[in-house]
Amino acid sequence: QTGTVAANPEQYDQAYICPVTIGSQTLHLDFDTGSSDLWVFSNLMPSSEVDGQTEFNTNSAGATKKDGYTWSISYGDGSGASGVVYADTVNVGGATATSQAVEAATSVSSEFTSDTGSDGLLGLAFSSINQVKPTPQTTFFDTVKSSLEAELFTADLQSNGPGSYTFGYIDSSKYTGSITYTAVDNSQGFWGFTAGGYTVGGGGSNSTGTIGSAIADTGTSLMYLPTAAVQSYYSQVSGSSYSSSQGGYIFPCSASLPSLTVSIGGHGFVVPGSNFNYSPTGSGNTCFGGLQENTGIGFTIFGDVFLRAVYAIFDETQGSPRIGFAAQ
Ligand SMILES: N#Cc1c(N)n[nH]c1N1CCCC1
Repeated sequence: QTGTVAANPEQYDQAYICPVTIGSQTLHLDFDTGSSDLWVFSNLMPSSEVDGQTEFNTNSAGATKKDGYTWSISYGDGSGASGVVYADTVNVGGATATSQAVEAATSVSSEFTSDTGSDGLLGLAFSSINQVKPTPQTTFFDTVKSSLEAELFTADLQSNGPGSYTFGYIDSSKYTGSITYTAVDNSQGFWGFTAGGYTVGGGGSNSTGTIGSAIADTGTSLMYLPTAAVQSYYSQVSGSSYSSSQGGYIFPCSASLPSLTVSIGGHGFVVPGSNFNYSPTGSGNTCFGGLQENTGIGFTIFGDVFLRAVYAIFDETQGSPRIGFAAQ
């Protein structure tokens, strides 16, 4: 089988939300290659924590409670959720898991309550970091992958308009040139890979170092690189500065932003300058940068700012996982 689903950006491309059918309900979930739990708003939650989101009905005929199973997850941004576990049919654009662990929230943090466009998350990292106790559950991809035409999924994220995820096949209309594959280190449960040198702007190679280990994370809005690369980038953005009050680099919204070329698997991938204007700060006609330092996170994250510039293939067809990137 295969699946194809639209990936709809929230405001400022903050996250990408996809329709998922669970039993007879359709919920809109944040597809996240940086985490491994499929969790949903549910009828078990206090109404004070729900602001218009669709609630998974745990009393529906097709939902089977997994007695004694619970989950609790917290994300790097301080948000979190917890609850109990059901099994139900989950259909993503035609790819169907007949018995998928659906983690029904009994409580969510305020960040999720106020994210009115999202009814929950669909994790696409590795099942080794699923947070269900006493037994971790498989991700949707792990549940269905043996039934897919090919054991892979792809992400085509767009700015300000629908992109798509596919399951089981590569859509050759989504990219130009060839796909460059590189090995994945999933020892931390993420789609980890090694990135090489970088060049700021179209000029000569002013890559002053290599980026090193990184993860591909659709659930992170921005791109977080080592300090040296970030300082090198903003040294070429006139009027830019680090704002402790905003918590990152900002610049005049009128600034001209250079591109950033990153070498992966020996191929240079160009992120256009426009990708690095994330959002207005709300003060002084300054804008918040889509590229920020990875200090404090502990690893380098190629989030949506980077992923919008490529077609990404999350591939387990070779036995060992690999990730592919192509220009789009
Ligand atoms: N922080 C964080 C984070 C991440 N690195 N990947 N996905 C994340 N979230 C998904 C929903 C909230 C945060």
